[in-house]
Amino acid sequence: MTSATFGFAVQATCGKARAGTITTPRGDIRTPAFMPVGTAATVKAMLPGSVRATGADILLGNTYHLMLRPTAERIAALGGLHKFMNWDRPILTDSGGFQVMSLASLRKMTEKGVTFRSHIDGSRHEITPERSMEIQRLLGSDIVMAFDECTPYPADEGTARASMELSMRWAQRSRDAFGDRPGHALFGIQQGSVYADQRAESASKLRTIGFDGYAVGGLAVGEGQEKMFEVLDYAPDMLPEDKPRYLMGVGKPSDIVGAVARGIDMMDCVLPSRSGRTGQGWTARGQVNLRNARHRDDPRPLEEGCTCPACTGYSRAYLHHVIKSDEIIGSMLLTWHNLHYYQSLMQGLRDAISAGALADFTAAFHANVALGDV
Ligand SMILES: CNc1nc2c(CC[C@H]3O[C@@H](OC)[C@H](O)[C@@H]3OC)c3nc(N)[nH]c(=O)c3cc2[nH]1
Ligand SMILES: [Zn+2]
Repeated sequence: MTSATFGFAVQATCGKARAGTITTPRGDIRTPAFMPVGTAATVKAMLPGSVRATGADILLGNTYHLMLRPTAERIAALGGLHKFMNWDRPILTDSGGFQVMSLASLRKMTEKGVTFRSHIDGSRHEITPERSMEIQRLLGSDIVMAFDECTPYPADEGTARASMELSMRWAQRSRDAFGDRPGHALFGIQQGSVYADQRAESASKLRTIGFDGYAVGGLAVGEGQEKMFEVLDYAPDMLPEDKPRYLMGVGKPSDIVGAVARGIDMMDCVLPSRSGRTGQGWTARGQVNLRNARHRDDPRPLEEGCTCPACTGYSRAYLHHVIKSDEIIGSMLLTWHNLHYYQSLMQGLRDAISAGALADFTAAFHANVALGDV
């Protein structure tokens, strides 16, 4: 199904959790949604068709990486990011601020934006709200993130406030520079660290500016799950109920279950793909380290009942062997399984919300993890 415009409709709720659909000209996104990370125009070790086969409706790209290499102008000249990476469904791109602060060197931040040196070749670059909007337009992404500063954690109240207020001024400039692009969405990003009053001020400012969706930023930055849930107990409620709520950078399976229960509709995380490349399998019974010698004679699949290629075609013994041998197929199979597991978890959450049974689903989720892998 496609729609000429960008829209969001909630079909069911269970407590604060919502099951819905985001409609875009490039296809629908079932929510709650997990969005695989495709930073440099690829979900590492996966073909786009494989990413779709795991159940993903949307994937992510990054302004910072793509502006440095191969550049947004080159991707635009080649027909845009969808054509370039052979993915014709929705793409969300981050605005660059987070990666600049975590990857670039010699950064200088002013009211205008951030100048920095590329972590690839040391060349000098600048990102401003206006330049970030231009890059994301050149890429052709369907959901554009406002240019913000992800406030580091921990931050005292004064530091957090200054950072949040800068991000809100940049949010206005992002909105002004984005212009009117039917079928494309601009999401604002709430900041305010772990301070409820600042989170409320940020949400109020974003509402006044007006966005197609709202992200909870500034979390999954080292605060830990307990503190993150403490903020999620109130922060999503401050954002407009009729728009998608996106929690950036989250997370491990138990983070996702808890965030959905607190009203989050969209999440992204490198964990399933990155950890797959290091031999970590994620299953309903918790994490399995395929590098561990206990698997070397085990003929069983990684996860009984899983229908992914890794579990239907191979034994744990084989996965252990190819991971230990650093064979490329090890990354392929573990990434595929992990993304398949994450999408199965999302489908389970969507079904549970629709059935009004999220509490039971959550209890069963934790009980299975507690059983542990055998
Ligand atoms: C991990 N924790 C975390 N990530 C975060 C990201 C990057 C997600 C982006 O990072 C890429 O993965 C490396 C993903 O592609 C995603 O792109 C949307 C954030 N981005 C912005 N603009 N503002 C935030 O407050 C923010 C907070 C985060 N917390
Ligand atoms: Zn599997």
